[in-house]
Amino acid sequence: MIITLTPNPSLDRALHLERLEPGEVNRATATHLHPGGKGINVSRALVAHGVASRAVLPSGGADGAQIVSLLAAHGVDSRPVPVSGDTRSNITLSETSGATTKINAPGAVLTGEEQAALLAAVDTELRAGATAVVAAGSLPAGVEDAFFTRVADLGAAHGVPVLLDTSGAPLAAAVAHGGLALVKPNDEELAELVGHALTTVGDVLDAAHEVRAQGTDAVLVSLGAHGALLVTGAGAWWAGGPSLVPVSTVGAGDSTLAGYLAADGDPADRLRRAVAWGRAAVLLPGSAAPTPDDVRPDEVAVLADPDPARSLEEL
Ligand SMILES: Nc1ncnc2c1ncn2[C@@H]1O[C@H](COP(=O)(O)OP(=O)(O)O)[C@@H](O)[C@H]1O
Ligand SMILES: O=P(O)(O)OC[C@H]1O[C@](O)(COP(=O)(O)O)[C@@H](O)[C@@H]1O
Repeated sequence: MIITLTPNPSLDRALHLERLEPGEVNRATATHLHPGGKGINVSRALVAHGVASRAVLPSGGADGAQIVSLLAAHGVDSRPVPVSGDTRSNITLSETSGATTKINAPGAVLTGEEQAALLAAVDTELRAGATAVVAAGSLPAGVEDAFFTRVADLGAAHGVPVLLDTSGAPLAAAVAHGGLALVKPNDEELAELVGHALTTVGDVLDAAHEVRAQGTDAVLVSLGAHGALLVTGAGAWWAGGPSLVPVSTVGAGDSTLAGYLAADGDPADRLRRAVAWGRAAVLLPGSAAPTPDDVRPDEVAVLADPDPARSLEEL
C-alpha cells in the first residue's frame, strides 16, 4: 500500500475556454471538478492503474467533504483528518491553444494539533505496513517549513521510503535534512533550490548531484514539454516523446511520480513509465488521472547518460 500525504488538498475546478481574455467576461465551454492536491493526484493515478494507495489529508468544510466523497467515487481510499478551517478550491483555466493558467488558493490554516494528527495518521499507516510514503504539495499557513522533514523521519523510523514533491522553502528544508528516497522538482523548482538558472542538461545533472550529496537517493526532474531526467546513484537518464498539444497540464507532475512508483523495472524503465503517465495526464481535462488505456510507453524514448552540453530546450 502506497500512502500519500497532502497537507494542502484542493477541490480542483477547471474551466475550458477557447481563449482567455484577461479583464473581460469569459464564457467557459466545459467545466471539470476533481479531488486534487499533489498527493491525492498521485493516489488517484495509482488506483486507476490497480496499484493500492490511500490518501491522508486534512479535510474541513464543504469542499473538504466533497474531496473525500469524490475520492470514494473514484475508488480511492482516504484517511481524512478533520480540521477546523475550510479546505481550499483551486482554479484552472485551460485554453484550446494548450495554455493552462492556474490560480491556487492559500488553503486552510492547520493548527499544531491538526498537524500532529496528520503525522499520527501517517504513522498509523506505516505501522499497518505501508510500503512507501509520498508527501506532496504546498504547506498551508501555520505549518513550518520543516514539516516534511518530520515525514522523512517517520519513514526512516519504519524503514519505509519517503518520496517528496514540493517546492520553495519546504523543499529546501527537506533536502538539507536528507533521508528521502526521491524528490521530484520540475526544472524551475530545482533552479530555485540551487539558486541559479538551469539551461543545459549538465546544469540539471549538477543540481541533482548537489541534492543527492545532501542525503536524497534519487532526483526525478520533470521538464514539462521536454520530458524528464532521472539521476540516481547508478547513473542518469533522460526520457521524452513527440510534441503534443496539452489539454490541461494540471496533475502532470503528479501522474509522472505515480508512474515512477508503479513501475518496478530498472531506472530507465521506471523513467519511461513516469514520462508516459505525465504525457497521458496532459491530454486529459482538468486534473483527471490517466488510466492504462491513456498511457503510451512505446511513444517515449529513453537515453542513458544524456549529453551534458545539450540545452534543455533542445530535448
Ligand atoms: N507541454 C507538454 N508536452 C508534453 N508533455 C508534457 C507537457 N507538459 C508536461 N508534460 C509531461 O508531464 C510531465 C510533468 O510535467 P511538468 O510540467 O514538468 O511537472 P509539474 O506539473 O510538476 O510542473 C513532463 O515530464 C512531461 O512528461
Ligand atoms: O499544493 P500546491 O503547490 O498549491 O498545488 C496544488 C495543485 O497542484 C495539483 O496537485 C497539480 O499538480 P501538478 O500540476 O504539479 O501535478 C493540483 O491538483 C492542485 O490544485
